[in-house]
Formats: sequence, C-alpha cells, structure tokens
Amino acid sequence: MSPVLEIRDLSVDYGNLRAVHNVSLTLNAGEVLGLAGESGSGKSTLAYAATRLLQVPGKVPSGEVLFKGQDLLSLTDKQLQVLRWNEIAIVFQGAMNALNPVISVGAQIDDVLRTHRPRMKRPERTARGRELLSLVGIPVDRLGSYPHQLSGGMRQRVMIAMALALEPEIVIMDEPTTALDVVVQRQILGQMMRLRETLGFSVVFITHDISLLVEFSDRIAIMYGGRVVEEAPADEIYRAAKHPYSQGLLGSFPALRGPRRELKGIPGSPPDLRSMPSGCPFHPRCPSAMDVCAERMPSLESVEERRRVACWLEGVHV
Ligand SMILES: Nc1ncnc2c1ncn2[C@@H]1O[C@H](COP(=O)(O)OP(=O)(O)OP(=O)(O)O)[C@@H](O)[C@H]1O
Repeated sequence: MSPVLEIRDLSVDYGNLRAVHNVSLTLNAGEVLGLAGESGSGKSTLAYAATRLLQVPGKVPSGEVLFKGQDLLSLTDKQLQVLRWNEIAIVFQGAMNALNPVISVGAQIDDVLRTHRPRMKRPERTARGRELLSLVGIPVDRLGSYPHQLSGGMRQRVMIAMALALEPEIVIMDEPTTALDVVVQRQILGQMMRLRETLGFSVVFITHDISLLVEFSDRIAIMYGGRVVEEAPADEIYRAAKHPYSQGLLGSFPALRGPRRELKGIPGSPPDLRSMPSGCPFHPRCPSAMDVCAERMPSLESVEERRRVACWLEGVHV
C-alpha cells in the first residue's frame, strides 16, 4: 500500500501548552484511518495541524507532513489553496449547520464547482450537482431545496457531497455524524465507505465513539494526552487491544458482536495539558500501573508486525 499522507514527528502547541507530542502516522491510499480518544486527547488538533487548518493560537514547532512526498507545512498559502478541497476535503463536526440557510443546496454545490472549476459550464455543473446528490443518496429533485427543508441526516449528506465534489484524495471526517441518531449515523458512514471503495479516496475518521471506529476503519490510532498510545488494524484492536487505555475505551462502549457485557467507564478524567502527570500520562488511571510508569514515558514501539504500543507492560522497552 502506498502512503498518501505521512505525518512525521509532529508536535503542536497552543501557546506554551503542548497538545500533540511527536506523532508519526501514515495514511495509505484507499484506507480509513480512525483516530480515537477521549475529548481533549488531541485528535482534531492533530488532523487540523496535518492539513494546515489549525486555528490561532495553534502552532507546529516541529515535524513534517508529506502529501505525495511534498511537505504540506512548507507550502505557501496559495499552494495550499489549490490543494484544499481539490486534494484534501474536510467534513467538520456539526457541518450540517454550516450550510447557508437562504441558498438552495443545489446552488451551494454549484458554488463549490464554480469557484474551483472555473472552466466548467453551467449545464455541466448542474449535471455534476445531480450526480453528487445521488452519490450520497439524496433524490435529485432536492437540488432546489433549502437546508431547513431537509432532515439533519440529509444536510450532513449534502456536506459530504460538497466534500467529494472535486474528487479529493483525502477526506477528513471529524465527528461527522455525532449529532445524528445512531441508525442514520451508520447509514451515512456505511455509504461513505462504499463511496470510498468506488472513488478510491482515503479517510481520516475522527470520533470518540470507538464502536463506530472499529466498524468503519481499517486501522485505528488511539490517542491519550496528545500522544498515540496504540496503533493497529481495527480488528486487532477490537479482538485484543494491548494498551490498558485502549482496553478501557473499548470497555466503555457496547460490544458490536457477541454477548452483552457490562459497560465500564475509565475511572478518573483525561489529563489537563497544564499539569501532565510524570511518566506515562495514563498511569494515574491505569489499573496495571507499575513504579516505572510514574517515572518514565514509554515510547511507541512495534510489538507485532502491524501494531505499535506505548506501554511498559509490553516489555520491548527494557
Ligand atoms: N484554540 C485552542 N487554544 C488552546 N487550547 C486548545 C485550543 N484548541 C484545543 N486546545 C486544547 O488542545 C487539546 C486537544 O484538543 P483537541 O480538540 O484536539 O482534542 P480532541 O481529541 O479532538 O477532542 P474533542 O473530541 O473534544 O474535539 C485540549 O486540551 C484542548 O483544550
């Protein structure tokens, strides 16, 4: 598999607080990479820094982000503009509320095409708008509808249609369906993943809902306190997560298959950036913590062919 996005040793600061620490991750062509972790673990910060969408006061003090071999962090704003939407598109959390209420959805899709494909003629744009709506499962006669005439799920589908309008290589989905009910969430994500198979884009899928991630991702990276603590194929994480934090996250969501089990939350709360615990940041909440965990930070090491874990329990550190 060839990489489309390679994040190397990326750190992100908000003022003097470090929100992401030396993260290295690869997104392969056609793959869905899931980012999991509790609120504040740095998932969105990582994804936005990697695509140069970080808001002020976010800064990237070190690291590289290679998109097809080109370092995104060194591109000029102009070069970035070309890349954005054309190559990398984002579906934000609550994006469905970002539609303009006084413009029909057809006209809003047309707007994206007109801006980024200035040579496209109107009939061609209309045809593409219809095609995009049907791709995401909305009847084409809804082209003239206004956002308030559509359900939440349909509005989110419109946002996905807009993200796919220019055939990007990478789609970042940040909690794309969180505001919707569970059935609609699964329908939309299922459809997105089928489109990915036919259109061939890669996805970075961010959510705190690990059961959705396991269902729809190929590979999952689990973040805690701004670091990746475990990374493995989704089914491996589901079958046998190794990091106690990953195990805790899995235990706090209903099982996808098999018998019902009692849901256990992770005791305690996520760390505060202003006062990170010493050693492994998870040690105060970890049921298996040892003395070393409070003293030294374990690095993210390969423990199996396709799995990396940052935990002293793994023994590769000694
Ligand atoms: N603009 C900002 N200024 C200062 N700190 C910020 C800013 N944005 C995020 N942070 C901090 O950076 C850390 C990581 O936040 P981030 O939003 O990336 O986490 P997340 O895992 O995506 O969480 P969520 O699921 O809640 O979005 C948090 O501690 C957050 O408070």
